[in-house]
Amino acid sequence: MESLRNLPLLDQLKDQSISTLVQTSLIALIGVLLLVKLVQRLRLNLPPGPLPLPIVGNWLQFKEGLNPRNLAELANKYGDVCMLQMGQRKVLVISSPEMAKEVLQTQGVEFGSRARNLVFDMTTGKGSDMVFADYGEHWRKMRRIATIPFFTNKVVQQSRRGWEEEVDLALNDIKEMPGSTTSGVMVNFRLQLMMYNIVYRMMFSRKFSGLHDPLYVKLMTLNLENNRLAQSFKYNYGDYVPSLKPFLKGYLKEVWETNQRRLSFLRDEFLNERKRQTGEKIGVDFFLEAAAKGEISETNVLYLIQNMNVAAIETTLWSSEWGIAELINNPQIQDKIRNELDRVLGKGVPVTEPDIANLPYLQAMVKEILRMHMVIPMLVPHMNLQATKLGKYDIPAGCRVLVNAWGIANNPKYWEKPEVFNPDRFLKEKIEPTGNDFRFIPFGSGRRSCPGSLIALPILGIVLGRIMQRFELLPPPGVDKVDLRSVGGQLSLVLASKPRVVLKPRQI
Ligand code: HEM
Repeated sequence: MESLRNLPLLDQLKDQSISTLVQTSLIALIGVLLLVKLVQRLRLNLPPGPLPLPIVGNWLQFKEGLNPRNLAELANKYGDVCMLQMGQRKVLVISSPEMAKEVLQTQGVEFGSRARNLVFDMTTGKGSDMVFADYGEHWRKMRRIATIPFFTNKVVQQSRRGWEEEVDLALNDIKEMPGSTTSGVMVNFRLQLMMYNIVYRMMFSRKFSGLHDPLYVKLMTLNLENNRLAQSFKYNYGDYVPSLKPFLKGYLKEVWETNQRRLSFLRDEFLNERKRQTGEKIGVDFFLEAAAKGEISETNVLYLIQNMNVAAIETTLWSSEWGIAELINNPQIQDKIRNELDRVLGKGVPVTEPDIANLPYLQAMVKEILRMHMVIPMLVPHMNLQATKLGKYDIPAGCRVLVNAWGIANNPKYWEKPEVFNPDRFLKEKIEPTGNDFRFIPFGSGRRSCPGSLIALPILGIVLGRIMQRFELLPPPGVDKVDLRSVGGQLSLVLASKPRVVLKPRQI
């Protein structure tokens, strides 16, 4: 101020006019840029969708979050390819088999990246893992490294006796639970332990001694906490409107700290412990070998472990829970499964993994569960890094792409009476869930499809098959049918209230 006052008047005027000129030019430049953007936008042929409001876009119309049902309604109104504007994020919604094929297969590279949100950015080190990595060299490497110890037929054959053993142990325990034959019991906790033991045996050659094993309790607590924070819709506002992100400071701090606690726990209690062991090479040894060669870092190893911990266990568990609930409500289907098992294997001969190929009705029942109750109903969000075309539409770069796999698999346009639980439909027509028929893609399809279907499908067959062989499932006394309502998260669709189950042992 002092120096300005000392300047001669002419110099002051000159300075002011220069600064006005700079300001005017800047405003003009911004104006031109905005205009260019507007013209570009108007020239784009974007997919149809509800009219977005300024700043919030369509967010207020979907306050409760995007879910497969409201997206199916959206498709009824606007078509199989539509666009939502959630705050500043563009969401592309795909709702037909043809368009799903285009996105997941034909243009699988273009749409092969992942759309993370604020929280998934934090819990995956901005895609340093496999599930949320952008399409490219890092993802390819992670997928290749995870394939040898987890996603081959050889691994299935090496591991399946362990799966069968864990299923039997769980069913023995459930049978002994007080009230299992009378008032009914909650089976989900014991089945959860079973899934953890199946996966942790494959990863670390270790298992938990029981529901009260302190290590198990700690792991469950950490997973539960991470899940609650990641699946909640509460943080969406900071994701849709980045200027609101500062209001999420407390939430994001909690996410960060919980995730760090889980990573340290997995590193200290499992990874470092495994390094001290010798013997046959399994699971994480292959990850560590890749890290020792410098292909990936040890942080990447931890993220891979975290991916398995989440992607493998919960999905398969939730599908089993849906299966049990549907079977309780459909005793005639229980009879059909038991008849097939008794006829093909003989009474009292427990179903094993290789038997499943000879049990078409059991397979059909598992498929029907996956069709009606897809636990990842809109797949894991895809993303296009570059602007591209989809049919006649222009798709701007960076869209969050939701393929409504549940919507397609439950649409009367493609399925007869889709609301009826009817495994027979899969006997009439041979449709596999592994991504070749885009009416039925519970595991996605193409490059980013679920590599774990190779494991999940036989495990579901063994779990539900052995339950049917050993028990008759009934609802708890006074209840006709168990409640099949679902509850959704950012990515998931699960049975809202886990039922009590009465298990009447079969006379063999
Ligand atoms: C019933 C059980 C399961 C279901 C329904 C399921 C479903 C899915 C779906 C829908 C995707 C996303 C596909 C896409 O975005 O296009 C996915 C990805 C994935 N799943 Fe599964 N999954 C199951 C079990 C498993 C198991 C047992 C494992 C591991 C052992 C696993 C590991 C993965 C991984 C690593 C990915 C990410 C793949 C990538 O991004 O390249 N899943 N799963």
